[in-house]
Amino acid sequence: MPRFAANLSMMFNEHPFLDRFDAAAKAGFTAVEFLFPYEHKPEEVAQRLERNGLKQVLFNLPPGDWNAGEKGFAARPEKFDDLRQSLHTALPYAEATGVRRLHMMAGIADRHDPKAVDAFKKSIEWAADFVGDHGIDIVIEPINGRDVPGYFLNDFMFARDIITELGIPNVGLQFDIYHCQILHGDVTMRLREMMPMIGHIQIAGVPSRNEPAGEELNYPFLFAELDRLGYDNYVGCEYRPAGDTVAGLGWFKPYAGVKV
Ligand SMILES: O=C(O)C(=O)[C@@H](O)CO
Ligand SMILES: [Mg+2]
Repeated sequence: MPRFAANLSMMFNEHPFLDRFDAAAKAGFTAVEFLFPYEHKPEEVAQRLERNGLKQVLFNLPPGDWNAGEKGFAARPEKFDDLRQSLHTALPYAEATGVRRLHMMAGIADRHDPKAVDAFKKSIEWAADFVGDHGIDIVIEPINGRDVPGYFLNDFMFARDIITELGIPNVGLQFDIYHCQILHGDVTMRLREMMPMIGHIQIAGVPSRNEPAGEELNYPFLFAELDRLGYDNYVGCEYRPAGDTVAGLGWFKPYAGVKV
């Protein structure tokens, strides 16, 4: 049975960020993920995890000026110093929370520009080497162009090929089923093919990005497929609740309280 991590950037927005940990645990989650913890001290985040018995399964490296449209640096050759700095900023949070996976965003760049491709590979190599001694993996995530126009990594097969080419043990694919369905469809076959390189999975309803229930995708089938494929990490609930977070957790009831 899959284990689910609440995404605290999207869920439990009824509460201030640090109080979302308490709300997630109360609702039956045993793990959390979020985009960015950087407005809070590492020890504050760690304390919320500890007092709720929660596991931190993922967060993102600092992406630059998010509100100005920056979405990471990895494929931007002129931003390599920022990329390195983002790893130095994230590391104390990784150490405090015990997280084992960091999402490195590629940024806004042209996937067909060889300079961007080279920069992306160089960033992956540098980041994986930097966190490798700490037992941490780097994951990269294809994102659909409707949500993030111009995003460099907008193709699952391209991501697969880069991961294969580099062959770095602590680099994996962040397989967000929501993005896969929008970009390509054929989700089950792509999960089957890419499972050996998948480091993290996320879910949301398509097309709404609300609860993973009742729209274009048959999530109960996909959850059973993850079991058949032996996926044994957490599944991140990266969706925007349509209304009150807890009121929308009907889909989660059979899975509440399950730990890895
Ligand atoms: O948008 C997504 O999907 C994510 O997983 C984020 O980490 C990046 O915006
Ligand atoms: Mg995602």
